[in-house]
Amino acid sequence: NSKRKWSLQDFEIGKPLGKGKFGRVYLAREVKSKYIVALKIIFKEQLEKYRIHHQLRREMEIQTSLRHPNILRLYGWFHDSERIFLILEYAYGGELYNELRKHGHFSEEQAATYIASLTTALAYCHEKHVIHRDIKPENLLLDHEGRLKIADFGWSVQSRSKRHTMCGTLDYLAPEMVENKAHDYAVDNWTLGILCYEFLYGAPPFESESQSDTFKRIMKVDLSFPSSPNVSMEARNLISRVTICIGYEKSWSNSIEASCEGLLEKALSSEDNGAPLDY
Ligand SMILES: Cc1cc(Nc2nc(/C=C/c3ccccc3)nc3cc(N4CCN(C)CC4)ccc23)n[nH]1
Repeated sequence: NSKRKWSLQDFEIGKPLGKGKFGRVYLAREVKSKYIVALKIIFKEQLEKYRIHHQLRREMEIQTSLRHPNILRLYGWFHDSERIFLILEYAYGGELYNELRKHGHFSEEQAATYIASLTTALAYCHEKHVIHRDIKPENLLLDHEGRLKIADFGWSVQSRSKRHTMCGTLDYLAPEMVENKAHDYAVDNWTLGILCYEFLYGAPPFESESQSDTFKRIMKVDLSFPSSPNVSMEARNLISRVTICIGYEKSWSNSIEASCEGLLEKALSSEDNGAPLDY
């Protein structure tokens, strides 16, 4: 039950699962129930140093209140003199990011399954007025059935990717985020398009040598589709509709919107010929 007072004595700590920016995540077992969890250990002096205890508290309150099959549970937390311990659901399948690197890219069916899970999880978050803002492959885990779990608290673990921008890659930020504008739910929807692209092609659409090039490509919504791997027209339409429309809608003139409508007309008409969108 999430109301009881936990302490370190309640857990046997296992192997480290990963190292975050503010602490480590360990496999752990609750002694009485033998229930397997992941224990995220954060050092209080790190909180002071980076001045993020308010962010941590907000994220923990949000995470505790969320109950969704595709969002990793935060069962509770406790602290001692120098550390804060988060008792998290253990996802047995590991990081989705490693799956993507292992296979290069996902099949359309696999990508569609993951995007559908992300979509219902984000819709659930938006109903609860939670905007996630930080969805990226590094923050996605898989359970024992391969089901996707959003694992981040908006609480950045040191991004383990080889990507040039080690701390918080720009790749997934929508134009308004990149321009540091106030953003709303559309930011998460934009990210869905970016992830859909990355699941199908193996890399995000605006990845560039330098951060400034990524920035420029995001602002231009400079989206292009390589000829291989061969991705269906419906999938490319979906990505275009989700990114180009949101990208331009927020920060460009209505002339762009008109062409976006044209794109939408075309994409919707392609649906009319009975080619069902598989997402
Ligand atoms: C919070 C949490 C993690 C978690 N499960 C796992 N986390 C991480 C890596 C975690 C991590 C943490 C901080 C920074 C970077 C990575 N790696 C994992 C690797 C796993 N395996 C088992 C499956 N193998 C195919 C690959 C290695 C299983 C679960 C993992 N459940 N709940």
